Amino acid sequence: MVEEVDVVVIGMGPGGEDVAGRLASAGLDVVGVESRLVGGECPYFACIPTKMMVRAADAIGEARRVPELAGQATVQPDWTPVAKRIRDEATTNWNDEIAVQRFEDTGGRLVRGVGRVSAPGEVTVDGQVFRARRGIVLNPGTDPVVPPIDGLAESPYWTNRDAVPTTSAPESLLVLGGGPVGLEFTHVFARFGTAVTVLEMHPRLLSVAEPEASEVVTEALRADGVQVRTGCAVDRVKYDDQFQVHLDSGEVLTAERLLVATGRRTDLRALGVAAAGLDDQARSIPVDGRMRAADGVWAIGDITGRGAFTHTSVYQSRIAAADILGQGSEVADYRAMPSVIFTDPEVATVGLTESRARKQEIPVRTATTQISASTRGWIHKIDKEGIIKLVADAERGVLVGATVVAPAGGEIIGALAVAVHAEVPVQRLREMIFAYPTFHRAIEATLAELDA
Ligand SMILES: Cc1cc2nc3c(=O)[nH]c(=O)nc-3n(C[C@H](O)[C@H](O)[C@H](O)COP(=O)(O)OP(=O)(O)OC[C@H]3O[C@@H](n4cnc5c(N)ncnc54)[C@H](O)[C@@H]3O)c2cc1C
Ligand SMILES: NC(=O)c1ccc[n+]([C@@H]2O[C@H](COP(=O)([O-])OP(=O)(O)OC[C@H]3O[C@@H](n4cnc5c(N)ncnc54)[C@H](O)[C@@H]3O)[C@@H](O)[C@H]2O)c1
Repeated sequence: MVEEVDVVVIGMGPGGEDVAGRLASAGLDVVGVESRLVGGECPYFACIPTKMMVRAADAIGEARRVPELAGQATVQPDWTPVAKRIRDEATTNWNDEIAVQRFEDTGGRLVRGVGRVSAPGEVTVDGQVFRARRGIVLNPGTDPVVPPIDGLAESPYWTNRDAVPTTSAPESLLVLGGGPVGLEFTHVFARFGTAVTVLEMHPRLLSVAEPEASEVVTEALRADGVQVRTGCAVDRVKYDDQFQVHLDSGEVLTAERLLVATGRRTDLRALGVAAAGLDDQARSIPVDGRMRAADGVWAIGDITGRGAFTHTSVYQSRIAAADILGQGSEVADYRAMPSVIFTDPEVATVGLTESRARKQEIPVRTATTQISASTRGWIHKIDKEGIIKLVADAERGVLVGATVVAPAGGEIIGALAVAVHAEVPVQRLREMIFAYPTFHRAIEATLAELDA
């Protein structure tokens, strides 16, 4: 039995749910296919529950600053309210009924199961075939990568999908991978008393960020008692009541839990993209500025390789929906892509790092200032370390990138995102009035250092 519809969306992550809802609201006959939970990784295993964890960890951090600033405070971390909040408020016990209702209220239809492109313009879900008159939208997201380390696959390792639902903080934790996932969990569990060791194969944590940012975060984690091991390779893993991780140096580390946070992948072969003329061996699906991947196929979200963030997925969804509806004039522009890693301090970035700008042969000028040297940093007194780094195109006299590592760095970056997005001339930025004494006022001092 073949059923004709207007659009089939495979994967109802943040972008898939959004695009399917937009198209159904516009009156199209839309089928959304989801094999797990409508809403995707973000609300159930990623952004939202992990930021609830971070909120709790940050509260512990702030309470521990009281003795130096405001008297006495005794902190006894307890995971119970965190687990309860994640179960009841974030995920409704990992139940997507509310999200399904939200989608169905737009007029869309949800089909549960694994979708596969079976022919051009055709999607099969458990033997049920849909022919899409207007097109197919691919939003399959990603799964955690588990590296081929001897013994790892057979062990009861955690990924983010196990760490989020945990009902207790482990006594000890080895975190494999010092990227955003690894470091956010490290920050959280360390504050709850877990003895955490991060194992990163690169010479530094957050290897894609500015080196100055890696330095501040590494020191902040160490101050929270975290063992940071960079440039290390794991040879094999053994589990026998506890994890034994054998490093290539011969050293053996043990812990109650092992979290694998070594990146993400998508099985494009299983998704059947070759049937739509796409390379199923690739790591991502290349799309044009309107999210078109092939004739009658759009792709959005992590799979496009343009920044694995919820805000990217939803941004792309808006553009794809407009294009499918024939109303699309907006072309995707990633120059001012922001990101925030919720450690303490937060690591916020927009646009290009210095090294990426140099690779693009931009005539680069940079300036970096210390948060601790600002008035607000001095007032803050404790845990005031951080930086603002600006990357400018000297020829055009505009910022092309910025990094803020600071308390509330994710909020401070907003001003710099506007500057990069709107290509505000550096000279014009220097003429701004920055409120005193704020953290964002350190932008003014950094601009003054910039020879552009
Ligand atoms: C621990 C963690 C923390 C994060 N924190 C943040 C954060 O703070 N801020 C931020 O912006 N980003 C964060 N991210 C990234 C963010 O979760 C993703 O970028 C976001 O979920 C967008 O992904 P997506 O739309 O591509 O799809 P996903 O959210 O991955 O959803 C894809 C959906 O498609 C379904 N699916 C896949 N294949 C099929 C198929 N063949 N048939 C049917 N259904 C299918 C999956 O079951 C899934 O539900 C975090 C990620 C992790 C892992
Ligand atoms: N706050 C946020 O916005 C947020 C938070 C978490 C994740 N994310 C998104 O999710 C994506 C995935 O994050 P991630 O941290 O899983 O992946 P990642 O690819 O960003 O980082 C993985 C890290 O693991 C290291 N690694 C890989 N194999 C290793 C091995 N065998 N031993 C030791 N180290 C190894 C890599 O060198 C890298 O530093 C990110 O790109 C990010 O966009 C965003």
